[in-house]
Amino acid sequence: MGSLSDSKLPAIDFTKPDLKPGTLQWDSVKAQVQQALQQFGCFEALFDKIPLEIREAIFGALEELFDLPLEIKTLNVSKTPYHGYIGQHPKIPLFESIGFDDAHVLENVEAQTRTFWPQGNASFSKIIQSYAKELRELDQMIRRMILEIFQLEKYMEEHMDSSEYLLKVMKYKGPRTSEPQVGLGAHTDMDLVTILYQNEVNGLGLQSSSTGEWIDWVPSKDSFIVTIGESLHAWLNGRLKATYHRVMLNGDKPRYSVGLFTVPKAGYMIRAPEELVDEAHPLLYKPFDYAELLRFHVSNEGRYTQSGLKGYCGV
Ligand SMILES: O=C(O)CCC(=O)C(=O)O
Ligand SMILES: [Fe+2]
Repeated sequence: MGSLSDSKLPAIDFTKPDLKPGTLQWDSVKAQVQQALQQFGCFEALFDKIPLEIREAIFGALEELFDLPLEIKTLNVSKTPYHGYIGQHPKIPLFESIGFDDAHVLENVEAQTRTFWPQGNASFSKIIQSYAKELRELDQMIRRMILEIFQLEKYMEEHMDSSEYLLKVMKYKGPRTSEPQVGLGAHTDMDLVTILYQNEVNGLGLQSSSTGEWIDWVPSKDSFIVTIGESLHAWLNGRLKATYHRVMLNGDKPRYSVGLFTVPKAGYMIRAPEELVDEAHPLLYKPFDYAELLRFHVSNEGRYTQSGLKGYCGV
């Protein structure tokens, strides 16, 4: 396989209808995933299974949601830190986010939607649920490939069964400046994998894991960004790095984005498989629970500082 340019993220095509494990097609996409993760630690995924009308409608739905009064938005609370409403933070004044746990299940979204619209909002719930349900398939293909790359097939069922989904929707106010302002500072996510999508306002930057260079994401039609989180980095005993990323914005248009965060279930202990621990690769992290890691994180310097994983459970 040829080498990739260092300054543009590879776009990997997941749109083939017959992309099934065990096919040549699958192996070819998997090889591209492996190369992209080695070189960049993240990649662009082309995926067309979410109906266009849902993808077009989602940003209108987000506008409607974020236009609600603050006292309504703050009703979005969660027992897990960072899964509920975030906003009005002095360090990231442009940013707001709202979380939907297990958004691929319609009843869950409907219940959470009633927090914002007590009489319900059927079209909003349907858009959020369809989006999450279709994108889950992309996440599962990617994680299946990653486990195959590291020959961890025997953990497939446990890995899939021990994860769940948070759909986080985000708004960044336009800063009304020509110089880019920080929307969200450089950070890694604490989850397993994140898949990001945005409206027409660019601003997401990703740091290449091999060169350290920051690359601006300029999406094309059907494109999503896939990043690796600290929990997957830890479970793979460091074989993949968590992706540093940030959002910088200028102008006056708001940026809306949607993140599908694949998270380990609360209470599940993340423990690197013995196959990935040897003399050349000593164990990096003691077993930990993702929800407890987040609690540690909020109790200390906060999420948008450098990784709290080493401090929490580094060996
Ligand atoms: O808005 C984006 O594209 C990125 C959001 C993000 O990095 C996060 O919420 O962790
Ligand atoms: Fe992030």
